[in-house]
Amino acid sequence: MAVPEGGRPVIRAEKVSMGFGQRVLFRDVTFDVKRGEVFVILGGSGCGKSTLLKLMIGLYRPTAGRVTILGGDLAEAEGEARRNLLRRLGVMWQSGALFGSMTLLENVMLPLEAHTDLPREAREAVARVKLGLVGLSDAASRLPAEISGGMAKRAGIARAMALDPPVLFLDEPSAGLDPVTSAGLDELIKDLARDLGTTFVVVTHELQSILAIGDRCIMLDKEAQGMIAEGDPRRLRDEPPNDTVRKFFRRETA
Ligand SMILES: Nc1ncnc2c1ncn2[C@@H]1O[C@H](COP(=O)(O)OP(=O)(O)OP(=O)(O)O)[C@@H](O)[C@H]1O
Repeated sequence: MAVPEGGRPVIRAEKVSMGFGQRVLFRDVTFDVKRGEVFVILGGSGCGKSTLLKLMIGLYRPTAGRVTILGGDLAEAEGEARRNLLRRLGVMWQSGALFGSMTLLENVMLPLEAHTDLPREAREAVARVKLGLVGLSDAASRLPAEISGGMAKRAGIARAMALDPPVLFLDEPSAGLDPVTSAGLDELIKDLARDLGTTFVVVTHELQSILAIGDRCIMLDKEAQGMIAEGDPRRLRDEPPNDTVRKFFRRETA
């Protein structure tokens, strides 16, 4: 997938701070997401992982600092420039957020209807390719109520990929899945990252997933109100830089 920004990071967060009202969630968070990697945001409940994701896709503005994504700044971009940037970001929310009255195929066709002028047959063909990529070719005509939780996540990923975004954000992809289904989803994410060159930003606190898919991660911490670790998750597990990181990895593996 061609990303015109060349060797520049896909996402750059520079001294980003965020809070709501008087409450500070995190301060001075700085990191780069490189092209083609699976980047994981981890940390305990309420530390601000989802908020950081929302900052990256322009749903919130940071209280200080700056986030650039694909060379643009969503806190400043307006009109057509903002729309063009948003079009290049795929997001799968925790719930999967499929429309219950539509088949999986129709769900995946939705972004193509909203953002392209492709005729119906072409939209359908593209949507079928996306469903094929996530292993759901045989389920195209099913309704969300007729499929398992793991299939719903896959369909959510297919829909998020409809417009071939160079960056895909996944919010807690393993939430609500049994370990076997979750491991299957991890495999899919790794395959897509490798085969399509898509950059993934994944919010999760599932240790097995973090270790299975993460090329690099950052860890946020509620008490520290900021980022307390960055790097290869296997390295952080084996050589934790502080007690909080050690406890996070031990607690979950025990
Ligand atoms: N729009 C908002 N207005 C006010 N407070 C908010 C808003 N969004 C999130 N918060 C608060 O900020 C804190 C961090 O929320 P966030 O969802 O980012 O955490 P998280 O690390 O993703 O947590 P979890 O793992 O439990 O989903 C929470 O206490 C939440 O209640």
